[in-house]
Amino acid sequence: MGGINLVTIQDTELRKGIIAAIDRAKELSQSVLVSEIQRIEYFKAFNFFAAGRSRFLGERFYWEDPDGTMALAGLGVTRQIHADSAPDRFNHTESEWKRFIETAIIVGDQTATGTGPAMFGGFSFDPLKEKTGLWSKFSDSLFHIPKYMLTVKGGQAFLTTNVVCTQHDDDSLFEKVNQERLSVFTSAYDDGRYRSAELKKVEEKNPEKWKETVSRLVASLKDSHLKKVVLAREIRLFFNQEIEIEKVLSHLVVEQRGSFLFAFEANGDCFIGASPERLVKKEGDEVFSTCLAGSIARGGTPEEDRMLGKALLEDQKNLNEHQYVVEMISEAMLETCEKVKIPNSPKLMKMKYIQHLYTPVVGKSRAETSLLHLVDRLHPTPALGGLPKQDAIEKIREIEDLDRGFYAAPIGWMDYKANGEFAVAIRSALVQGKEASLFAGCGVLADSNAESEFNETSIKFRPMLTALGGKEK
Ligand SMILES: C=C(O[C@H]1C=CC=C(C(=O)O)[C@@H]1O)C(=O)O
Ligand SMILES: [Mg+2]
Repeated sequence: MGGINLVTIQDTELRKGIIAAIDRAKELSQSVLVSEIQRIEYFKAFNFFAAGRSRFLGERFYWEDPDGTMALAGLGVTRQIHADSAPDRFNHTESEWKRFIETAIIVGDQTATGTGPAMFGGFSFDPLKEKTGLWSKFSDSLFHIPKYMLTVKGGQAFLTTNVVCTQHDDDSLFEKVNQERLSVFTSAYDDGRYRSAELKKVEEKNPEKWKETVSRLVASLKDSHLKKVVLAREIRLFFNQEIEIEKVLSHLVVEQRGSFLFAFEANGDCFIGASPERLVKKEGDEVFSTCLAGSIARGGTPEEDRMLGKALLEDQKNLNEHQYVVEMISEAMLETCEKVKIPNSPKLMKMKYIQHLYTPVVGKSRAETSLLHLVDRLHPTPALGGLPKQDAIEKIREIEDLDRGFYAAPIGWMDYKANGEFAVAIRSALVQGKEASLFAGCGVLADSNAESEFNETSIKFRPMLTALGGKEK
């Protein structure tokens, strides 16, 4: 059992901030956010997430970037921003967020990115797709502003405390918040020894029908302006007891280094994954995106692994599959950024079970380009949708027998300085009590083969299947 060192948490400026926010709330006749940022003694974001179980289960989030430079863990929901089927959901989310932080009072150490008022969440893949009920806990755009957030950056830890004050509050609010905050810091966490649920059954709707859909699509792509469509499938897992998110996450933290790790608890369900794919990151005016498409298995020996990697780098189908993503992302970046840099040819990105073709993209954003504007412009890239974008989305809506929900869509965070990062939520699972749905897709082209696309998606299930306690195959 562990506990978090309390000595580092002191009554600093929060009390003063709360009093000022109540005054402002009275003046404006509306609620006002106060956000305090404290630099505290280092500890792991995972431990903070786990310590939040007793009080905030179902209202937590976790984020870690692939190079381990940044981790976030959020507890509780001080405000939710959501949009249901709004055609303008990216703009709507951005304007709601701006309205929320416009009047905020921010106190403490404001030097680090990803601290202070920040929202975490994501979007559904396609708000116009008919819904099945699977994703009823998630709206088409759903973001949480946590009550407490730990940010770990470059070995330093920051604690953010967010409190929404109304005109009817008084300074006793500080005592209430402080008590709750102390209780999080005195909560024990289990140092990684979490209960493992036993996998009882794996169900898949109709694999043969999925392959037929792929084959029909392949035939229809032969003389079509449609170049690529990504099709996905779902497997449903049944366990003997409730799945503990800490167990799954602690597996990912160890086994899926080099991925974006995310867990987003919303209304009791949890969307969790280990994605290799960045959609977009913005820090100041620097913008980073990633083209990731084209896949092959890892080898059993270093020699076989090298051979497979070489084969992937030379395979025309996979190179085309990748190139469509490069074309679309280049176009989007040139439209929104300056000084865009894109290498001419892809490199290999090797993950634990799979290798991909990978092309990084960087640029400098124009003044009017916001992070959510970039997300809007980029989603879905042809690594998740297809090319041309709109036709591919419509094709998926028509032929794919799946409610993607948040799968293959942007997931991430944005802070009050408009910095942030979104990954593409692939290699992911929707955890619902004793059950979970896993999703995996593949880029279908006119020269695709249904059987090998099926096999490719099977490999893509493995990170989450093993994290949930399924057998390694
Ligand atoms: C759609 C997925 O992967 C995408 C990302 C990388 C490689 C892909 C591919 O080779 O098909 C996919 O475009 C998924 O993992 O569900
Ligand atoms: Mg592929």
